[in-house]
Amino acid sequence: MADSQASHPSLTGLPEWQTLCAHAGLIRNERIRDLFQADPQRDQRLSMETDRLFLDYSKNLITGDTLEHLTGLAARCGLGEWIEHLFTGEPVNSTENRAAMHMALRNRGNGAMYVGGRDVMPDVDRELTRMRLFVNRLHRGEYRGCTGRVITDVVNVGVGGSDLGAVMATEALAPYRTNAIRMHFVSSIDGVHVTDVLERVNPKTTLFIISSKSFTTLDTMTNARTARDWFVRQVADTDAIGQHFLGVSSNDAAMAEYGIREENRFRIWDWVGGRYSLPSAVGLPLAIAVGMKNFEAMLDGFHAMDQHFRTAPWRHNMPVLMGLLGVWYTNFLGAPGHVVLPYDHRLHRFPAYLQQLEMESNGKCVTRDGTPVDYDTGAIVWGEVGPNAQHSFYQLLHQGTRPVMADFLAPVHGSAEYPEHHDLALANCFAQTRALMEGQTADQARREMEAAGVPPERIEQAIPHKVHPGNKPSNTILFDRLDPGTLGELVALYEHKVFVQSVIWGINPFDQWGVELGKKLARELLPAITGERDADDADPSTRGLLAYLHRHRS
Ligand SMILES: O=P(O)(O)OC[C@H]1O[C@](O)(CO)[C@@H](O)[C@@H]1O
Repeated sequence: MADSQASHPSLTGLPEWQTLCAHAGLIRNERIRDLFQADPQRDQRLSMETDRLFLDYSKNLITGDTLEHLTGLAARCGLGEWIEHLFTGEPVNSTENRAAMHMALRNRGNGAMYVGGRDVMPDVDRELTRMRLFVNRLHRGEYRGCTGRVITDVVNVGVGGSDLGAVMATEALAPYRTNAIRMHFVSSIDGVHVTDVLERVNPKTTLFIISSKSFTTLDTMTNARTARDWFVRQVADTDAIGQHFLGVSSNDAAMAEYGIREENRFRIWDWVGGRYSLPSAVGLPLAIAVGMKNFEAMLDGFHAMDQHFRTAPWRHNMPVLMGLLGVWYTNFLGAPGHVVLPYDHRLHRFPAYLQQLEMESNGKCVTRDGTPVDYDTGAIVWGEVGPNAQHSFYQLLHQGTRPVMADFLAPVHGSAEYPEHHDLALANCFAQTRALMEGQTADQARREMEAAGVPPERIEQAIPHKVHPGNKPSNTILFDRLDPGTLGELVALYEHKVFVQSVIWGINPFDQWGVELGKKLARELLPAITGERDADDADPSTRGLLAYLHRHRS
């Protein structure tokens, strides 16, 4: 693997890159609408299905040539070899000399998966069995609080990858809840988040899961200490900590030191990246909410997408296609933003989840060997539940000056209670992708206003404001329903899409050094915030902020 690492080509100098630049120059002048007219089969040629997902990517500014050039670039960047490095447990996380073997967590095929020459499946299966035993005992009411009362609430304390996936999936799979245990999540260090949650729970019937791969993250450790102190104050019994606190971490010693007893310590491993850890014991809150059967159904979905990614030809490989489309817009059509728009409120935390997955992975400015890149990398990802976003930022998507790539997601079967609502949501979803692509000409706007009886002088005034340029790209991802297997496939789709892009850009998607500097400066600044020392060495703006703070505190 060292060879292919060293040999990442200088991207912008590659003939494949140059071809794409020239091709982009031509295609910029095309209209997606016209491409449909020229090819009546376009929607069929540019759509595909996996076990549970349907992707329509025909509303992109691409032709068959674009895909050929993009796959040519992927081949030149060694995508095939890198996929094998990933799946065979090579240390693809080069700066930390670690594998990124999240696929082992959902390896439902029962085959061996190796990291550093060692089969990790026995470890994975052991933790899964421990989770199953624990969750089942809890659901049967056999695992109880220190006073013998059944558990009514679970509070997950974690942040980033130890929070976002569990929250997102617990919300997404709400209809699959198998029990009445209430779930709560504390992530933000600010003190108000933990306060708001502790106010809602009874310590004698609450379990706390302290979830942190490192078990050193300041945010999580601060909230965990506060939760433990609050708990001890409330129940007046330090021995009860062992009964009410669970841990998920790769740092066993730190869990023990915190007071978590052996049987309540769930393990992950250094080869599980935080933002790839939902299918591990980090998903314990989800498993408690929906039961192990549903949790494992989600793992099945993950596994199906892993298999698809590893084996499907690239022109029929969903993560490869989506990854390459992202590269096309980022590097050749100058679209820095990528918006994610689910038309199902239960996916409302999915954009936040993807923000970490995509931006913490591919927000990098040097290649694996440390060379500064001379091209753009990770997209700026954001999103919101589609129907709500229509009433906030869609204006910019339709008439803003900068192109944005959009992913629309929707289940065929949404709300069981109010299917007519879901029909409206779907009508909006499909209409938005049409509106983005087709736009509205001055003539169309004029005709519409004439038909509505608008006075001619007002029509002329209004026309420039009513023109929609159109030609805005989108993917639409449909699925039968938002069930556990589908969610697993969806998450794995984006994980592998991110990996594909990292290979093209030649960057390591599995580290996150960019988050460290801010943490270090926060540690250094704390005494200046608390007033224990001045911050004479800080920049003038920071000194000004501190001065304001202290003026208003005194
Ligand atoms: O699980 P941990 O070790 O507490 O880390 C939480 C999160 O913090 C980060 O390291 C970023 O600060 C993420 O990568 C990670 O998911």
